Amino acid sequence: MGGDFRQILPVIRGGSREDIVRASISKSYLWKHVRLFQLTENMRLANENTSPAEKKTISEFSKWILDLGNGKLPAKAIRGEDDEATWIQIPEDLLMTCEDDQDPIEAIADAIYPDLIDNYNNKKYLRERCILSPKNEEVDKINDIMVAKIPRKERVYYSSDSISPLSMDFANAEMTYNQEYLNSQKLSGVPNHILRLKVGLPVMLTRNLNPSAGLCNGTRLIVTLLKKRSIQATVVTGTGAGRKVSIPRIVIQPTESHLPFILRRVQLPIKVCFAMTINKSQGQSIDNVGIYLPKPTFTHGQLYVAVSRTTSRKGLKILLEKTKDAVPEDYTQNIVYKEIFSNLKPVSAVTN
Ligand SMILES: Nc1ncnc2c1ncn2[C@@H]1O[C@H](COP(=O)(O)OP(=O)(O)OP(=O)(O)O)[C@@H](O)[C@H]1O
Repeated sequence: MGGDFRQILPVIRGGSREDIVRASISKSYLWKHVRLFQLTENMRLANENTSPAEKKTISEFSKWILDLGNGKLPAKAIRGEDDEATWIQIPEDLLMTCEDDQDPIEAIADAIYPDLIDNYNNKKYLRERCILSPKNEEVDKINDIMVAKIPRKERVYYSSDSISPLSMDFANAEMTYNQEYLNSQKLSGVPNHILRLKVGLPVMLTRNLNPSAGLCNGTRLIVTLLKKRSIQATVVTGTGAGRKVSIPRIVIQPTESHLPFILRRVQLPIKVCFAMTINKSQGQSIDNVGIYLPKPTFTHGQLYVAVSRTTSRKGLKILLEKTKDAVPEDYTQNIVYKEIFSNLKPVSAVTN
C-alpha cells in the first residue's frame, strides 16, 4: 500500500470530522499489522540539473508544502470560526492578484493559459497546465468559459437517462420522475446530461475504462475526432500516453446519491479539464497549477493536495477572494485533522 495521510481522506456524505477520521485505514483494527516506511524526498519537485541556489529553493518549497500538510505553518484563528487556528498566510510570490474591474475567472484563465489561441493545438501546452478549485460549480464555470474561447465547431452530446429497474419501488419512481428531472441531475462521478465538446479540448476520463491500456479514472486526453456516439482522443498522461483511443458512450450509475432511485445514464465518461476539482486532481502532476479559491478549502488535506500537484514553485499561482472583513487578503484556510497523524510511527526511513 502507498499513501499520504496529509491528502484528502475518504469522502463520507454528510460525515462529521470524527466519521471521516474513523473511515481512514489507519483507524482499522488491521492497522496494527502494518509496517510503516516513510519516503523522504519530494520527487515531483526533484530535478537533476539544478544549481545549489535552485536546490535551496526546491528544499524550502518542499518543506513549506509538508508543513502546510502537517498543519505546522503559523496559523491564525479568526473570530467566528471554530477555536482552531486554521488561517494561514500565502507567500506573496504565490499569490495572483486580480484588478477590481476584472473577472477573477478570466484573470486566472489568462495567467494559467496564456496565448491560448496560439497554443490550443499544442498537446504539451495543454497537458502542462490546469486550474484547480474546491467545488464543481466553479470548475464547470471555468471550463465553460475556456471552451467558449476555442474557435472550433462545437458538438453537443446529450445523455440518455432512465431509472434503473433495480431501483426500490421502480414502478412508482417511473411514474413520479419525468425525463427532464432525470436530465437535470448533477451527481458526483457521473457526467452531466449535456456535454459540449470541440476537437482539441483537454478532457479527463471519469471511469476506469481499460486500466491495462492506461485508460483509468483521472487519465487526461485531447479530443481528436467527434463522432455521432463516440469520440477519438490521444492519451496525454499516464502509462498510455501517446496512444490514440476511442471512447464510447457507457452506462454510468452513481455509486451513491441522494436520489430515492438509481439513475442510469448513458454518456461519454469524460469531463472537460481546463479546470478540475482539487479532489479530482489527487494523483496528478501538473507543471502550471492555478488554484482558484473564491471560498477557502473546506476539508482535511484539500489545500495540501492542491499545492502539492505542482512540479515547481514558479508553476504555482493562487487566487484568493476576500471572504470576510476580519480576514487579511493574503490569508486562506488550511484544514488539517491532526488526529489522523496520531498512530503513524515509521519503522525506519527509506528514500524513494
Ligand atoms: N523514484 C523516482 N525517481 C524519479 N522520479 C520519480 C520517482 N518516483 C516518482 N517520481 C516522479 O515524481 C512524481 C510524482 O510521482 P507519483 O505520482 O508516483 O507520486 P505519488 O506519491 O503518487 O504522488 P501523489 O500521491 O502526491 O499524487 C512523478 O512526476 C514521478 O515521475
